[in-house]
Amino acid sequence: MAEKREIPPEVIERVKKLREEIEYHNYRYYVLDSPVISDAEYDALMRELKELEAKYPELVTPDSPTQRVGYPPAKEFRTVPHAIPMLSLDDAFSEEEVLDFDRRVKRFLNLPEDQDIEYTVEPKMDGLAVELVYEDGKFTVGSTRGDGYQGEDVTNNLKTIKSIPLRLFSTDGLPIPRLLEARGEVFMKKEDFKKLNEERLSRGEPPFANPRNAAAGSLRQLDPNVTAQRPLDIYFYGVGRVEGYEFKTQWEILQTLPKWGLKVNPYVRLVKNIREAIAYHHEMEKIRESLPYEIDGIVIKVNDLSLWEKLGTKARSPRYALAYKFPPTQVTTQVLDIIVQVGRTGAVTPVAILKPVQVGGVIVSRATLHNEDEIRRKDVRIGDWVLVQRAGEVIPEIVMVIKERRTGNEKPFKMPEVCPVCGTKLVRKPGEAVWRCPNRGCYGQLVRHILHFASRGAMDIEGLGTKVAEALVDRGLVQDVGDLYYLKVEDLLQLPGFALKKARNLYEAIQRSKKTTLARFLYALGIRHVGEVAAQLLAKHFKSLEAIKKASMADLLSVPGIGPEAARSVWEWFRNERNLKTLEKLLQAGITFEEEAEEAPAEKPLEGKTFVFTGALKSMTREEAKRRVQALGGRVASSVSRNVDYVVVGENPGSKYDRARALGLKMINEEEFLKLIGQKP
Ligand SMILES: NC(=O)c1ccc[n+]([C@@H]2O[C@H](COP(=O)([O-])OP(=O)(O)OC[C@H]3O[C@@H](n4cnc5c(N)ncnc54)[C@H](O)[C@@H]3O)[C@@H](O)[C@H]2O)c1
Ligand SMILES: [Zn+2]
Repeated sequence: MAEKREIPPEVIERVKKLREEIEYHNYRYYVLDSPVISDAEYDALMRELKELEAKYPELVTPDSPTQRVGYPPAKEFRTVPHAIPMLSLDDAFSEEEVLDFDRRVKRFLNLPEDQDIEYTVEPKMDGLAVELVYEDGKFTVGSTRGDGYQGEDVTNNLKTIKSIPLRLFSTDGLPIPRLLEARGEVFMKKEDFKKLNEERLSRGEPPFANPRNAAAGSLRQLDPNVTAQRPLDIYFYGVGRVEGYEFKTQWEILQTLPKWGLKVNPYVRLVKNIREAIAYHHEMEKIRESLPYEIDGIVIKVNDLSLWEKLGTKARSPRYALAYKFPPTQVTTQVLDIIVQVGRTGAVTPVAILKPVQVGGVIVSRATLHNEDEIRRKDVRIGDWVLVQRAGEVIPEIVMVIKERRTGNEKPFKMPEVCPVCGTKLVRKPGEAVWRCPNRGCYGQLVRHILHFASRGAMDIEGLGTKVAEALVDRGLVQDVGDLYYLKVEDLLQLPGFALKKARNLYEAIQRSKKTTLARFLYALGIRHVGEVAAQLLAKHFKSLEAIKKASMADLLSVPGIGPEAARSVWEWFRNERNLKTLEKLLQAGITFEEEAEEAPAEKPLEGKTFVFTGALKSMTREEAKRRVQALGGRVASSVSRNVDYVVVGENPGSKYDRARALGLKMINEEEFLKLIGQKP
């Protein structure tokens, strides 16, 4: 016999702690219908406990949450025993785990590995399980799952659900069983859930976290009149005891229940093997968003009921079924700040800046708050813990504040008085929920300024076109050009059509642009009457930003080529508080100025020579290379012709390369080019 192993005290302590915590969350979830953590977080606690119990089986006790289902019935309800326990389901999150399940089933049944097993596949409705007893076709008692062995009597509440027949009927001459315990899931449609939460919020009541809690909270009412006002529905998916009728397969159950008037989800299907079950999961995941109700995965069940008996059940779940879940859509996180953003119609909307969290493979770092009233209704404060929902491509939303986690240091949000983009005083029309910036050009001005700032002659940020600029402003990611340098890859990932590669490229292009010249930078600022030429003149004359900033009107007027309009405009620009703030942001981000290459060489060694570039250079941008050539007296052509003297071939050259080859032009690589322009490679 193996020697008795010492269990480390910290493991015992952790297991105890986990059980207490899970118990508390079970109570919040199953009894109060008001969880304070997301399902994903709850599942993580459960997983940790399961792993510890698997490692130290001595620690497993029958009352561990891993061995039990749900929660005992609340005292307020009459209890109803379940002759056949209503269990939970084992869950899987990956294909590998699903294949393991299939292998386990076969091993248990002594079947060869390569034999196919037939399964039913069904949407996993996100609601609460109930059992309805029909005696001689008449609905007599209905109950919740409770702890699996005893549920709560909710007969009268169930009777208020219109799609539940009070009497079974017979289609196709089908006999009515003497006894039928029909099992199904009561649920609330997404739209109805939203509406119900709106109503609750406007009455100052706490909202429900999700349609499942809303359905449970609505059905588990002591007063059936309350339930009657809640839009609930039901899909049946199984049976308990049946007398006077015999089922051989799960598929037969799913086909027969509707004939008695018990609704079954139309998406249920019979598949030949586990691979088809996995394919069904992917299919359902694709249409998940478009369904009017929430599903959190699919349920895979062995079809042959005689195998169910052989496979049997464990303490908490049967061996013949598996829940193959979808990635979670809800997380809890903290509100770090609330900012406001200006949309293209001038509407100013608040946005919550969140502590970044992963939801189903995506990092979420902000959520819309719609308007000031919404913040007040949901009572979202800076520092709050919130439940965040992300559905498909839609911008994440705050479902509710978890007030239980408040410390007292949370700060209420105050709508700013002026537009964060242009500084104009905001207005709100009577009866309207939104504040607006009355400056009609506000949004467009900002987008245009970003485009100008990023343009070739200015900061030369590749990949920052109109669509991107608009998306950056729409999402409140950029409120002045200074914000560009603080964007992280994860921020860019939120833009439409941005995957990792594209986001990284833009991020790097922005970072690269920090190395610039004073003239380009001055031009990029978008000061009125300061075009490329004026910017060069100013840079050449003053040599530093500090000097231009300090320059008096007289100083500015003394610069050759600078007229009175430009001089005034520059002087005013550097005396505007908002501009100085943007400037500070830019300099803080690490913008540096190099000497102007154009000034250095006196002679023009490349005089009369024409260059063409194809492919990317490693040491500089195309635009930089062009300026170097021009500064040395050369010319850069955009297309290949016989007049070209040098074809500079970079990485991944394009069609110009082939054409140059065909014409027999002189080709040089980057190294040779650098030598030509007098720069060591
Ligand atoms: N956030 C929290 O604090 C908290 C607390 C407790 C539990 N939970 C969540 O509740 C879940 C565990 O609850 P559970 O034990 O009810 O397990 P489950 O919901 O994962 O799976 C079992 C249930 O699936 C339902 N179901 C839907 N469609 C079905 C179908 N076609 N066939 C069979 N059953 C179907 C049934 O109601 C069944 O009881 C976990 O996801 C957990 O995250 C969360
Ligand atoms: Zn504005």
